[in-house]
Amino acid sequence: MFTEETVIEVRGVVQRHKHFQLGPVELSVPKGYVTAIVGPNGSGKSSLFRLLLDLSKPDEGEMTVLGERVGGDDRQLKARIGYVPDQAIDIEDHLRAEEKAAFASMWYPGWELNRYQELLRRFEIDPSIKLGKMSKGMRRKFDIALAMAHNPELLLLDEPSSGLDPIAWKTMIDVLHRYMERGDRTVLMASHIVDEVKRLADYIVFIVHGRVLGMFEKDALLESWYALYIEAGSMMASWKTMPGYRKHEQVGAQFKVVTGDVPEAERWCAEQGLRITGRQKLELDDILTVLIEQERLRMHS
Ligand SMILES: Nc1ncnc2c1ncn2[C@@H]1O[C@H](COP(=O)(O)OP(=O)(O)OP(=O)(O)O)[C@@H](O)[C@H]1O
Repeated sequence: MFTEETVIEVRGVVQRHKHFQLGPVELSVPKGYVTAIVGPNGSGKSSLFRLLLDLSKPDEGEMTVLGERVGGDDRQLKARIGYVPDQAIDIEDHLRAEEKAAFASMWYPGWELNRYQELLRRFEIDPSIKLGKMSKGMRRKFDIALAMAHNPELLLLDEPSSGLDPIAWKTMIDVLHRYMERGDRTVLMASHIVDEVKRLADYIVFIVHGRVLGMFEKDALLESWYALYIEAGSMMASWKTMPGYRKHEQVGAQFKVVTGDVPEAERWCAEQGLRITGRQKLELDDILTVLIEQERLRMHS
């Protein structure tokens, strides 16, 4: 799909749990862009992050991150990555933020004190507070600041805005936009927030029930998914042959047909002599809902 350089390659990765299987996952994350992983609760987003960081092992498959194979000696690799996990690490609760930062500054060769202090200031974090005494949002802000202070080549953010108030959220968006300005930095993030994905992401990966349903260029995706309202008339069209067909239902005297390829679908309607009475653009969460429905049908068929 991409001609660009990639920073993450996932090939045939499977991880099996008792009640859940992730994969087989195929994924290429392009360098210099923000890629958002979007999927419902329990779809495998955090599991994928943990695999990429070698915090858990796959049962099958191979992964490379920043050109290095995941699973080898990865000390140097981890120094090039910033990671915000889905949940803060409890065993660090007794540390003051400044103690944790001092530890990180020794560990990361790229640590920049000025950058760290600027992030603390922007996120209004008091570093003298113990991590366990921070509110959820404060802790999240600190984790983001810490993940970015060594100017990593790759940021892995697992629902970074979870717990952030609207002001902190805007700061995070701005901080991430600035981080991307250099052009050679890459973000892979999981998010449930439509507005966040719309503002930050260049590419969107949908994951449902452990299956990656494809990677889409955000603008193209949001331009091409529509619900078309079509006069039922006397003829019954074979909706499934409509380009980009996803689902249809009868709504009064009309059919509502969802397509992921609106220009071709409209051409098809004209050829079939079908009259379109209305068109409605689908939002990201509507698209995800349709994909989840389809995945459920596929699993039960
Ligand atoms: N160590 C484990 N043992 C057993 N099951 C696990 C383990 N880790 C994850 N799972 C299961 O894998 C599935 C995916 O979980 P995961 O945390 O990756 O989802 P998620 O997409 O990040 O969800 P959310 O949006 O709720 O954060 C869940 O059903 C979870 O119970």
